[in-house]
This record gives sequence, structure tokens and C-alpha cells, in this order.
Amino acid sequence: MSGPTAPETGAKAPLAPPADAVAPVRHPDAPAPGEPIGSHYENCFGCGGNQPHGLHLSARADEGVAVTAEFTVRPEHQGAPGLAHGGLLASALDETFGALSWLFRAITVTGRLETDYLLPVPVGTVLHLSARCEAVHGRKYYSVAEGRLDGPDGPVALRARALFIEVKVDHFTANGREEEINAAMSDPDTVKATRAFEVNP
Ligand SMILES: CCCCCCCCCC(=O)SCCNC(=O)CCNC(=O)[C@H](O)C(C)(C)COP(=O)(O)OP(=O)(O)OC[C@H]1O[C@@H](n2cnc3c(N)ncnc32)[C@H](O)[C@@H]1OP(=O)(O)O
Repeated sequence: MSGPTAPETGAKAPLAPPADAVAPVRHPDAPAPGEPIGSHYENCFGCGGNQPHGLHLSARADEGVAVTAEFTVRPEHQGAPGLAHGGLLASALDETFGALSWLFRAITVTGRLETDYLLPVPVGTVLHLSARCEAVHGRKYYSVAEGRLDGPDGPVALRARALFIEVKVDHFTANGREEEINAAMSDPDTVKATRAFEVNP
């Protein structure tokens, strides 16, 4: 019988960093604490301005290897009546974790993401997210995040852990659909953002 298979157990199972992981290093060219990080791609569902139904999440650098972010839950983000869809909230966490790339200046993609949903999140909520990288092991970046209602000190609605894996630019150029890759590579802003990562390994 075919069907979904569970994630591998053993080495891939834990989201806790291995004992010989090291502390992440804030890159000297990382945005200053409080500085906006900006969208990495205008068509990104998480942060792009070109997606009418996207999250339009905006992130800022924080102290250390950490970011804060906000997004407003809109009617098109519903799962149950008047409440945010759980997968969409995971997307907001994923995007917030992704913004950490600008702090350590390595291109990283989600390998694993685990979310605890503690409170329902009503439409109209401004969700205040924060993420912090805790440890690095080779290409693996281990991070934690949370999402709060009503303000940065409001009730915790979401908690998450993630493992992001460092990749090179060809992860995108080799795998993305050609028309979007060609369009992105002819956009000077995208090229500039990509070069910043390549020049500062
Ligand atoms: C310009 C910046 C752009 C930022 C965009 C941010 C957007 C928000 C973030 C996203 O949503 S990214 C999109 C969602 N993620 C993906 O599409 C990733 C799909 N997966 C892959 O492409 C590959 O599986 C991956 C690049 C993650 C890894 O493949 P590789 O062949 O490069 O590496 P490998 O499989 O050898 O794994 C490297 C290490 O990570 C570990 N690993 C990989 N996947 C894992 C997993 N799922 N769980 C636990 N560990 C994992 C793996 O065990 C190994 O550990 P060791 O170095 O200790 O041996």
C-alpha cells in the first residue's frame, strides 16, 4: 500500500544540535539591530510585495544572531472561520527562520520545521515573531522561534524549532522553473542580494 512515509529516524530525527555544534557567528556585514531586512524576492509568498494573498511579512535584525518579524493575519489566511490556517502560520515561522540567513550570511533552506500551536490566531491579529539561531554544525543551522499575539510581549501562540541547511545559489538555478529563474536573474536587486552572499561566504 502506498502513502506518506514518516521522516527518517536516527540522525535526521532530533532538532536539538549535536554536542559538537558551535555557536553561530553574527556576520560583520549583517544588518544592524533594528534595521529592516527587506524582501529577498518580490514573488515570495512570505515576504514578497508582489503576492496579493501572501503574508507580506516584514523582518528586522535583532541583537546577536536573531530577527524579529510581523505580519497581519488577513481574511485570505483563514483555515477555520475567523482563524488563521495552521499551515500558513508555519509559513510565517519558516519565513522568519529564513531571515536569519542575513545575520550569518549563508544561504539556507528549510530542512525540518516543527511547530507547537498553543493558541488560536484570529483574523486581524498582528503576529509578532522572533527567531534566534542557537547552533551551527557544518552546513546545519539550528534555530528556535516563537509567535506572540497583540505585541512583542503578548501571549505566546506559536513555538517552533527548525533545521536549515546551507546551500549554494545553484540550489535555486538548478531546481527552479526556468522562466522564474531567468526573470529573477535579470532583476538587479535579486542579483545584488545573491552576490552579497557569494562574496561573503
Ligand atoms: C537568498 C536566500 C533565500 C532564502 C529563502 C527563505 C525562504 C524560507 C525558507 C524556505 O521555505 S526554503 C524552501 C523549503 N525547503 C526546501 O525546499 C529544501 C528541500 N530539500 C533539499 O533541497 C535538500 O534536501 C537539502 C538542500 C535541504 C539537503 O540536501 P543536500 O544534498 O544538500 O544535503 P544532505 O542531504 O547531504 O544533508 C546535509 C546535512 O543536513 C542533514 N539533513 C538534511 N535534511 C535533513 C532533514 N530534513 N532533517 C534533519 N537533517 C537533515 C543531513 O543529515 C546532513 O547532515 P550531516 O552533514 O551531519 O551528514
